Amino acid sequence: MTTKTETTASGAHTPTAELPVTLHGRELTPNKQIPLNLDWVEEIQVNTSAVERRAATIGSRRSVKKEWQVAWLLRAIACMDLTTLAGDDSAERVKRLCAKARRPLEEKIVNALGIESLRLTTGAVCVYHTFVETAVKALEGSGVPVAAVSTGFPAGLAPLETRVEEIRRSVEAGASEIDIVITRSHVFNGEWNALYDEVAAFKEACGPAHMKTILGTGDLLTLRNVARASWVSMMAGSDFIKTSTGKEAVNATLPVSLVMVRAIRDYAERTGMSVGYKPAGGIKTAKQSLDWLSLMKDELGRPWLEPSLFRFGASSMLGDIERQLEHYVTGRYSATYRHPLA
Ligand SMILES: O=C[C@H](O)COP(=O)(O)O
Repeated sequence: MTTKTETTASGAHTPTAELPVTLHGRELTPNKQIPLNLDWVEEIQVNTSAVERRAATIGSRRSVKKEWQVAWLLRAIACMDLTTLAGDDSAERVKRLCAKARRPLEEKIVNALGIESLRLTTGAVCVYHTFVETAVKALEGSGVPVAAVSTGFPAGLAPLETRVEEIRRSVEAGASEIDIVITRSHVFNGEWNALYDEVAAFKEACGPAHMKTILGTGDLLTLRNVARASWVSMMAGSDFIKTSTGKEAVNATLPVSLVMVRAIRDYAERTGMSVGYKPAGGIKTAKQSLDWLSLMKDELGRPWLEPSLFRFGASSMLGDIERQLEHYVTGRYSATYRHPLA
């Protein structure tokens, strides 16, 4: 996964060479599996009230206005896994979503912003396994990858062989990104070896496809569990760690995100390897996207504002971003129904 554009303050994008991934000046390599280090897992502590206090300041620490805000919103689109994961999904809905992923903004907005040459697309389209082939066909030639939620999404409680087989089938059908779900009870029962083995088995089944590991953070009971599950998943070879399926009672939150991105930072410092981050579930507004982008910039730095290391999982946020960008270029807000996604 690479990005080839740079967003400037004016909202224009110019081609760039792929940026090296660095943290505190140290160049990082992409994550690969390492042996499970239980000492690293056991020693993790999280000060919940400190995390909550810090998370509460995220939206207010940085004021992103006017053309800067436009640039950040365009970046949010480029880093978005445009998602449909509903029980009533159909091939027609997936095709409409893919059309939106190819051209996320109305032509008049693109022209008014002067970003025609950018050829902006979303980061990926994310669908159930059943719709991978449909999405691959609909996105042909666009460069937009298809992500499949495999492994018995959202609960992940099917037999292991079934979940591994689902990954293989999704990759065969053309998915180049696989979003897996972990067995949450491995975390709250402290079964770190079992969690590591499960994630490692999924990674092997992914082959060349990038793997995003969904922790189901709303099910994990404590922030310490979130941090420990993040570390085990990274050691087992995850390319990304992701908060939620969108189906838990509590999905992506800023405190959980702070814990996960700090786990990514500490892991990078310890191993020299980079892991991506995907908050997902309940992120619906342009304002929320700015909070998360701000968090990534503050905690991990510029490389984590690229689709290669950062994605939003969102089914409806693009509509609100488009509405805000339309307001920027016309001075007027349009009705929400004018920005359908699929
Ligand atoms: O992974 C993506 C999520 O399922 C999307 O959640 P959402 O429908 O709340 O945006």
